[in-house]
Amino acid sequence: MTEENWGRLRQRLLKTVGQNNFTTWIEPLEFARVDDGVAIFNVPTNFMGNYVSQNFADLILHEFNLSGMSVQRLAFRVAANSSTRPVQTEQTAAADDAPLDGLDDEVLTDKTRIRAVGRTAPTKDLGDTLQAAPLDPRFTFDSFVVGKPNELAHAAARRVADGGPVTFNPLVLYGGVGLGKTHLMHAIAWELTARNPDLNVLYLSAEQFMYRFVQALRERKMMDFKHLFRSVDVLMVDDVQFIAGKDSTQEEFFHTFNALVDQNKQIIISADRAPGEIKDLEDRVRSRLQCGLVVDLHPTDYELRLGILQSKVAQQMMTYPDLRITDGVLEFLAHRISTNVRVLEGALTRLFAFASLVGREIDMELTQDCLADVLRASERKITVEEIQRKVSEYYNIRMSDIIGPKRLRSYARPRQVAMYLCKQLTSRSLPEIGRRFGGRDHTTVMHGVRRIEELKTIDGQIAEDVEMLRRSLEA
Ligand SMILES: Nc1ncnc2c1ncn2[C@@H]1O[C@H](COP(=O)(O)OP(=O)(O)OP(=O)(O)O)[C@@H](O)[C@H]1O
Repeated sequence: MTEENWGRLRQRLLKTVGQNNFTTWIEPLEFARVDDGVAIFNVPTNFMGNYVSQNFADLILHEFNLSGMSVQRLAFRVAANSSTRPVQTEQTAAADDAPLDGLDDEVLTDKTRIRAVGRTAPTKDLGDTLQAAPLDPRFTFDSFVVGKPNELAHAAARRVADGGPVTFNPLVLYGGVGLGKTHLMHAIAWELTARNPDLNVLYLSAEQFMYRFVQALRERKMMDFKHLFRSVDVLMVDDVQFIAGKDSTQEEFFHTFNALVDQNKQIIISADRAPGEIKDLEDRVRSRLQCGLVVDLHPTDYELRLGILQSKVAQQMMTYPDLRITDGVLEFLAHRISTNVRVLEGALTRLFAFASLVGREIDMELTQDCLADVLRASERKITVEEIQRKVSEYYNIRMSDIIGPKRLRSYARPRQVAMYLCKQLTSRSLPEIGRRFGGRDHTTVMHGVRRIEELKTIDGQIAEDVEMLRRSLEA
């Protein structure tokens, strides 16, 4: 059994257990080896090992046996340094491994698995050869939290969802993994069909587009394919970067695109980067994508993460009405967990499941215990030097003045701000920080940190300075 086999086996488990369970329980398992009929896994916590063993062991054993491995038992051991990998890594890996464009069987057998996962709403049938991907009922405008990083994308999505005359075509939403592109596309589709149930809205991923195209070619149903794609009122293609380098698919996409634009039908596209930056995308496709409205979803900031957490907690409370969450936990998570909302959600789901199983309230201790691996994986990498540099730029003084001995207020205050930020944003101890500030004593650092804490409550300017600096360091 190799890592690779385990990778495949995991993909099958993903299909069986669903995205949420997969992200929370299967994803963090690290396959070690099979020893005398026992499959051994590293797990981040004992709790996780127990939970998986009680709830998913039969399924995992079944999959092992299906793949021809003789495994009778699973064993879990807590690994000191295990870390979680977001599910997207797996999906991307599967996509990257796929053959490029072509009509071979592998495309037909392997490709469909990926995106259909976790979409539970009924499929809207558009005919024998073409089915829209199901829409996720959770991905609506109501459940989408708006903040600075996504407000433009949200506004553009809302405008399209109003269903008025087509003003920008296509709408291209782009941004990094897990920032809400699919969520917004589904929200548009829900809204449009709620306003007009007769509207033919087709949402599918770019790989499904390719799959359908290849299938139509193979079954000699290209006329049907063209007819069906050209008869939709709104076409949404998710993760368009997938077709880069796949020549015949790009060509067909290009023709479909033109035909729909000619008929003034709305097209909405998502991509993981700006069209201009997608490698191996044909120029003509690229320029078509650029001629509408291109908006990006920026990485989440602290406020948005906090807002999303609050909204997800409210949803979790419906499942676990008796659970209590103590003050400060959400703020802590919003600070510590990465910009990827999927990771944030997975962490919260696990936290609630854990707290409910052990019958405890969600406090800081439980959070750190249950999410040790996630917190480790997303540990911030801001360095003392970076902080010193940013602070000196901000106050327009030299870095040597921040570190050096000068006691003038115009140097001392920025120095204290820098010390405060080092304490907040790095895991350095006070003595370590002191050393990096020209060998100062830890009591000096402590005094500086306290002084800024005090000033933040009485001096609006200092509070604003600190906030601006924190944001730019975290960006
Ligand atoms: N602003 C938001 N408010 C509420 N939930 C959000 C928000 N942004 C993202 N999410 C949630 O985060 C998860 C990931 O979002 P989504 O699948 O839309 O990401 P994506 O940008 O399409 O990522 P990928 O590139 O991996 O496909 C979803 O469960 C989604 O509901």
